[in-house]
Amino acid sequence: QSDNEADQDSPVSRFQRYLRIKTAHPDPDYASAVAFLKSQALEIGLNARILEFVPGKPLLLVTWYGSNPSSPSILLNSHMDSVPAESSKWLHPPFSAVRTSDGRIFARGSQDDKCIAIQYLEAIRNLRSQNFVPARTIHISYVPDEEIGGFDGAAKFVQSKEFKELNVGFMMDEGQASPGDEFRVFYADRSPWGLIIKAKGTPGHGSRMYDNSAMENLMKSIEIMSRFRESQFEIVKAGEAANSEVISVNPVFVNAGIPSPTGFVMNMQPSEAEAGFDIRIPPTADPDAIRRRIVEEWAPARRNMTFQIIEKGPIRDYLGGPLMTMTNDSNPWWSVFKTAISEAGGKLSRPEILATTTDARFMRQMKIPVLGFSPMTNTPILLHDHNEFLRDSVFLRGIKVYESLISALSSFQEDVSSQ
Ligand SMILES: CSCC[C@H](NC=O)C(=O)O
Ligand SMILES: [Zn+2]
Ligand SMILES: [Zn+2]
Repeated sequence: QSDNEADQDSPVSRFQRYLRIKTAHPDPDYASAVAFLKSQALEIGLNARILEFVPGKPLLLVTWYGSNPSSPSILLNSHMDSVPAESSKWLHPPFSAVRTSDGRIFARGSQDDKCIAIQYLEAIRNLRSQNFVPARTIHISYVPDEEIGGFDGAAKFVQSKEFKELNVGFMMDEGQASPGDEFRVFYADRSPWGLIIKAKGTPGHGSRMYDNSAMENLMKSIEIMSRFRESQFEIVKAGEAANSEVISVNPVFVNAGIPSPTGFVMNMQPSEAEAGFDIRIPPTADPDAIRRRIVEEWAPARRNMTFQIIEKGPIRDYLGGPLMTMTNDSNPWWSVFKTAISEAGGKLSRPEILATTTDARFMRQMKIPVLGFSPMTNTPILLHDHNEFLRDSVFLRGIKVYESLISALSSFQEDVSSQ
């Protein structure tokens, strides 16, 4: 049951092999990841090709052709990259993929999101060995750079002619672990903005009291933004909304002062100061209202402030609608998804907005319905955390869930091309 069978060829050992590839930023080993996944795909009998929109950032596209190749296809997405890990703070080295005697597999990426990468392949391996024949074509995309925004990965992919040719009707992407025994599913992400506010002001001796110093101007903004943050957080604390349903505004850097060889000059008030914020906007919020708030309250010119919004991807679809996938009868894929989960013996909790951001936003921008889903129940949420792990039993059950999903989605006959 434990780790000494690591050399055996099994779904878990293949998962471990993938986990051992060092795909953490800032230097993810995409070449090894692509080589491994491609060899798996070929061994199963699938098609595999490598696309490279940006040199050094390959994307692997795996295809299982359906008997009905003109129907819109199913796309299963997984990013190959991982966030870094502080080795010294882990119980087991983050790229060892050690399996403990209780079945926990420790690795950076075990939840985010190398599990689904292998589960897609293992589910297809099993369906093929049962002689299942899909009607719709199924693609798996293994993309680079999700953790740093996806701009050289999924963003370029959706704009490509290769993507158009896939004729994707429905897509699945990563979700998040569920501590309880219901599976979680996500119909939207929050859209990320980076906001940098800059204050200018009157410089002067550190002992002087006067109005309109750069630090004073910046600190006023920070106070006002903290109050806004508090107001959003109170809604969450009162239980009126989930974390992912409000606008988060979190300070991530401040930069001011006049450097000296020993630190900062202490008796000079600087003429410039700036701060950076991570802002996440749920699809229900109005980005123009936030923009107005920034102009009028957070970085007003009257307080000698300027600002820069770094928009990290789309915030509306190409028709101007919110980036979300319907989870009601208007979306026929939703009922196929729901049924397939229950046929696999799973319970589903109420669809949620994801608090973080994934590549799904680029496909939702093209109006492709996307559900975020990672089949991990009874699992603590450890993405980006120390000691990220997944239980072998949870991993293996996930393969069964994808068998149910892939067979249902690929067999779904209704013509949805007019939707
Ligand atoms: C600028 S998009 C960044 C994407 C990243 N995704 C996962 O953590 C995130 O910060 O949510
Ligand atoms: Zn992820
Ligand atoms: Zn992540």
